[in-house]
This record gives sequence, C-alpha cells and structure tokens, in this order.
Amino acid sequence: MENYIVEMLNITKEFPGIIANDNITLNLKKGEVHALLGENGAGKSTLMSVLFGLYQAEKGEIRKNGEVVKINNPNDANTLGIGMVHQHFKLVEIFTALENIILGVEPNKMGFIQKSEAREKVVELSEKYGLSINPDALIEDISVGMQQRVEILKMLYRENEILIFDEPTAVLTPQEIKELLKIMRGFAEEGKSILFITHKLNEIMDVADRCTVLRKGKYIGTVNVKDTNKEELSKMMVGRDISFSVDKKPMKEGEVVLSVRNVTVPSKLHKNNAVKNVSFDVKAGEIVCLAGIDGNGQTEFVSALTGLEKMSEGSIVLCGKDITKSSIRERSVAGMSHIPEDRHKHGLVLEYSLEENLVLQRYWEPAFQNKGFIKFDEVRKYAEGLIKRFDVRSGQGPVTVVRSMSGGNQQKAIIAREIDKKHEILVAVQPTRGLDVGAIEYIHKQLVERRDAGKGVLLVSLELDEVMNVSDRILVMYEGEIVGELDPKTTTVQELGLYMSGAKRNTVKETNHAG
Ligand SMILES: Nc1ncnc2c1ncn2[C@@H]1O[C@H](COP(=O)(O)OP(=O)(O)OP(=O)(O)O)[C@@H](O)[C@H]1O
Repeated sequence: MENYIVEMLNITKEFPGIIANDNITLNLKKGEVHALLGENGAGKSTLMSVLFGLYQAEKGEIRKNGEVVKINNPNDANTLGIGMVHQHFKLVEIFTALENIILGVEPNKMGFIQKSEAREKVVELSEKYGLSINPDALIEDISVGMQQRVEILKMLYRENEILIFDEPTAVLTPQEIKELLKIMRGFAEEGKSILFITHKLNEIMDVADRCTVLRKGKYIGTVNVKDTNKEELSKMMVGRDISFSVDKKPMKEGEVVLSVRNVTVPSKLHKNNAVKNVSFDVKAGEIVCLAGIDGNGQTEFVSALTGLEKMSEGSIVLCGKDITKSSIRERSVAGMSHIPEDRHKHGLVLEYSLEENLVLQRYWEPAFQNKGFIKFDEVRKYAEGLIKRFDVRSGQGPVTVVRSMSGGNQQKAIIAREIDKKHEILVAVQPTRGLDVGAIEYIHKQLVERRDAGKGVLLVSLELDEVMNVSDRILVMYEGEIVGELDPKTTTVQELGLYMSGAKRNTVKETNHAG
C-alpha cells in the first residue's frame, strides 16, 4: 500500500445553496507536485481551505502520515507543517517584507538580537531557493511577483513541508512563471510535497507528477501526468472536447470607432511618463491587441482611456465624439464597454448581489426603472438570462453576494455585463485571467462574435497564445511607447517576444497616425 503524507478522505463541504466539495478524496505523496485542476467554481480553493483549516468539512477526515488529524484553523495547519499561498495574498501592506515573514511566529516581543537572527534566516532561505526579495521594502511598494516570494518565504520560514499554491501563476509574468515552476520542482526534489492549483495545462504538463481533477464539486479522477496529455485533462475537466484554436472568419473592416492621438500619461511610481505619445485607431469589425510585458504602460494607458485616470496630453475620440475629458459614465454611455484588469477594485461591488452587479451601469435605463423606482422583477429576469447565457455559476443565482463567488465566476459576471451592454468598442483587459479552458474558449468566441457584429475590440493581454490566436492586428507596447505593429498571420511568437523585450522595433504605419 502506498504511503501518503496527506490523505483527504471523503470530504464534503457545503455552502448555502451549493455543495462545494461532494465526497472528495485526494491523496498527496511525499515529494510530489500534485496539480489540482477543475473548472471555475469546481471546488478547488474550498478543498485547499479545508486542508489549511480555513473551513471545516461537514463530512470526511484528514490524515497526516496515516494518523487522523483535526485542523480547526490555520495555526493547526501550520503546526502540522502545512502552509498556503492564497489567490489573493494575505500580507500586511504597511509592514516590511521581513516583518510579514516573521509575523506570528515569535509570540513574545522580539528583541533586537532575535530579529537579526530572523533576518539572517530569511536571507539564507531567499538565497538558497533563489527567491530574491528586499527584506526592508514595504509590501505596498513591491511588485506582485515579489509579494508572492514573500508569501513563499513565509511558509519556508515556518518550516512547512506541505505547500499549497492556489493559482500562483495567474498574477505572474511569463518569466516569473518559469522561475516559480523551477522553484516548485526544487521543493519537491528536496522532499517537500506540493499542491498546485492552476488552469494552465502547459504548467501541469511541465511541473506536476500527478493531477487530480474536480468537476462541479465532485471528484473525477487522478492521473499520472506522464501518461496523459492536455486534451485528456481538459476533457476530464469539462466533460467534452475543447478546441484550443480560435475559429475566425476573414475580417470585415468598417469605420474607425476609436481614435487615440498622442496620449501621454504621467507615472505614479517615477518621474517619467508611463505612457508616451501613443496613437492608434481601432476600426469597427477588428480586434486590435495591445501586447507587452506587464508594467510597460498598458495599465496606465487603459486607465486614461476608460477615464479612471487623467492623461497629461493627447486626445481620444469615440465614434466621432471627443471623450478626452469625459467621466467614466459618459464614456460608458458613449459606447465604451470595459472588462477591467482588477475585477475587485473596478469591476464589481463585492457586497452587492450578482443581479445588482449585472445592472450596475444601466439600472437607470427605462427597462429597469420607472420614475425612480427599480423594477425588481425586470432586473431579476434580465439577470437570470445573462447567468444562463454566460454560465455564471454561484450558490444562490441572482441573489448570491458576489464576494462568495469563485474568482472565475466573478470574471464571467463582468464579461456578461460588459458584452451585453450597448457598446461600439469593447476594451477587454486580461479577460481570461483566472478562467478555465472551457471558459476561455467561450470568451474568445464572444470577442470574435463582437468583432463580427461590427464592433471594435481592444484586447490588452499578456498571454502570447491569446495575442496570436485572437487578434487581427497586434500593437506592442514597450516602456510606454508603441514599438511595433504586427500582423499575427505573418509573425511568430519568437518575433513578438523580441518586440516585447525591446530588442526590435518597427515604425508604426502612417495610416494609424492619420487624423
Ligand atoms: N465562503 C463561501 N460562501 C458561499 N459560497 C462559497 C464560498 N466559497 C466558495 N463558495 C462557492 O463554492 C463553489 C466552489 O468555489 P471554489 O472557490 O472552491 O472554486 P474553485 O474551483 O477554486 O474556482 P476558481 O477556479 O474560479 O477559483 C463556488 O460555487 C463558490 O461560489
């Protein structure tokens, strides 16, 4: 019989209206990387939260090295050597990296000497595992990748040997992802045991030994990664074949819908401009992709475009109307839909219900209100329609509080709302981040469908596959400038990479600068 370091046996966990984990069994071997795969809302985070003591299962038991254990809270988990890096980090923003790492470990007030010992240990760990950080930097000042390293060091500092990573790569750049996967492999080779949630099948094929698949709260199976492939995994996950390519008819270009001229946006982080003199057009019926490595001005550009931030120079015209100085709502009414990068900050009101979120920018329309009174029946009917069409899964349907929904389903709700609202240009920023392959396939179809319906689509994406498969034209942003215009039909991923890293440039075609 196989010896497992952790056994989760027949775990059942319910939330109001939904069985998030329905009799799930998962066994973890010592020294393996064990991937956990499943559609959005399949129950992966819930299962890991049960192991980490954040939730108590109604049924089932957990064993560590064959012995039944009770994990009532994260402290219990920690005592058993179980650590977790969460989807949304749990760091104290105004503390330094070092303070966050040692927080809670030393119950007594720490003296100077202990603190310097702690620092030494942290520096040692960070060197040993290639997790470079600045121990004295405040969390609020460091990049997401660095924050994640702090979370990992926190687990190592506590000498955890069972490490749970909940979608760690969703927030990283391709380079950071490569490094993280290498580090995870290193942990496993040292005898640590890793549980790894991801939607990216390539990452599973690269790094995992085994993979357990969940679907709608149920256990589907566990496979050896070397005996399987991406197609089989995705079929296990969604119960049907998935197409990895995007079907597109030839483009039918129309009039210019969005015209951006000489836009410059100051940076909040440094004295230089984050966006420098950017000009381009998007026509009806085309998908233009703004590609680039994270942090090259895309976020600031989108903020200026959608009215979240002010630009210092330049102009924006939407369907012939100058919206340079318009408010967010005026832009929305003028025909701009926006799927934002940060869904918690700008996409949703987490304390509101799903149906309220679905009519957020249109509750004043006659369809939903009469003389100032909301027509609740109409809102409900409308929300139910969208939920069905976009397959948004939640515990209690339209009245579910959005905060309780899984990350992927929150994203689907925003997409449903923005696509269904009247628009001429759809600005989609990382629209598939955190989504499962089935949902990605669906979203890509929706973007193409918008284009075929004669709308303009501006896609901002860090995913090279998405950039290459979905767009009709690629603009590469590097250090705040557009350094290249590429045709995805005639370019390669390698070439795109050269532009993204600043090693190559071309002159953007004149027509794009015409007024
Ligand atoms: N605290 C909670 N209260 C109510 N329902 C919840 C809560 N946490 C999760 N759920 C529900 O349980 C189900 C499983 O959610 P979970 O977050 O485990 O899914 P997941 O597989 O991690 O999804 P994703 O890939 O989208 O992150 C979802 O339908 C979710 O809405």
